[in-house]
Amino acid sequence: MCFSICFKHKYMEAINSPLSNSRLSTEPVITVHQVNHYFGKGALRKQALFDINLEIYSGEIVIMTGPSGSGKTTLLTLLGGLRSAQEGSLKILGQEMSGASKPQLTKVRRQIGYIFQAHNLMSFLTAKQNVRMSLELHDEMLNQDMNAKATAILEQVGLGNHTNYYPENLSGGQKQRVAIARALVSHPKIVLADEPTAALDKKSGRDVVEIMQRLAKEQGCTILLVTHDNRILDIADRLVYMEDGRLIEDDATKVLQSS
Ligand SMILES: Nc1ncnc2c1ncn2[C@@H]1O[C@H](COP(=O)(O)OP(=O)(O)OP(=O)(O)O)[C@@H](O)[C@H]1O
Repeated sequence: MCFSICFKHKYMEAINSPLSNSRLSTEPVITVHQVNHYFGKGALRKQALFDINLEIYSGEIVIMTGPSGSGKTTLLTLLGGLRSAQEGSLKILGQEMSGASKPQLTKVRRQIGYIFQAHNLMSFLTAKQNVRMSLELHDEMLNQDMNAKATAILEQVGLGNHTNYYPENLSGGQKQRVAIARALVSHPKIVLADEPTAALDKKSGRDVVEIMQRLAKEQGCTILLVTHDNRILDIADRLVYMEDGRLIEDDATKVLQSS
């Protein structure tokens, strides 16, 4: 009940936000058409996603919300190429993911930044080394000054004085900011974030999503963020809601298109 009321309240804030007018291009960067997904085999086979259709455009910040077990993470991992599509069509940055070869999947994954609830930083690397590691995956970066790039983005997330700190000496919010810097340093076209504020207190959670929002808008990158945290819904350009494996697209799309 509370979830529903709070959601509606935040939803209205989101569609009335000035950010709702942010750039929307006509070409979707993500197109999902009639996607179904199943877990398990034989008698244990269970359908987790039903007839999912979704289009996300360049530069949009889309927040996906919904009850636990509704299929949000399953859909997010499919969109990130972290799971193979079983039924339906899933196009990411023009590449059909269903039936794609390993090199094609790798190419798409390199254009996506991932941020998870657990920051997944390497404990034996400093903040700067963690960020740099993500650049090292990109051949075109190898002849560039990766240390300078890593330092610059850490400054942008407010960690200029912590570049040589190891994760164990950073707070939860600081670690998540390093994870954001790591996800965005290579200027990905898409960032997928799964519960990025779940382990953070109210202020740190807010700081983290505002940093994501600012960097994404500066870089023109698309964000799809899954959350239960209704305190951050107002950063979205559009909200979508999952229930029982089905995606309910809100009318915010129509509001945005007519604005
Ligand atoms: N690896 C798996 N094997 C079997 N069933 C799974 C697996 N992963 C997810 N499921 C099931 O698929 C459904 C959707 O799960 P999913 O994790 O995508 O939901 P969610 O909306 O992200 O939940 P939460 O908000 O709790 O993270 C649930 O019924 C879940 O039990």
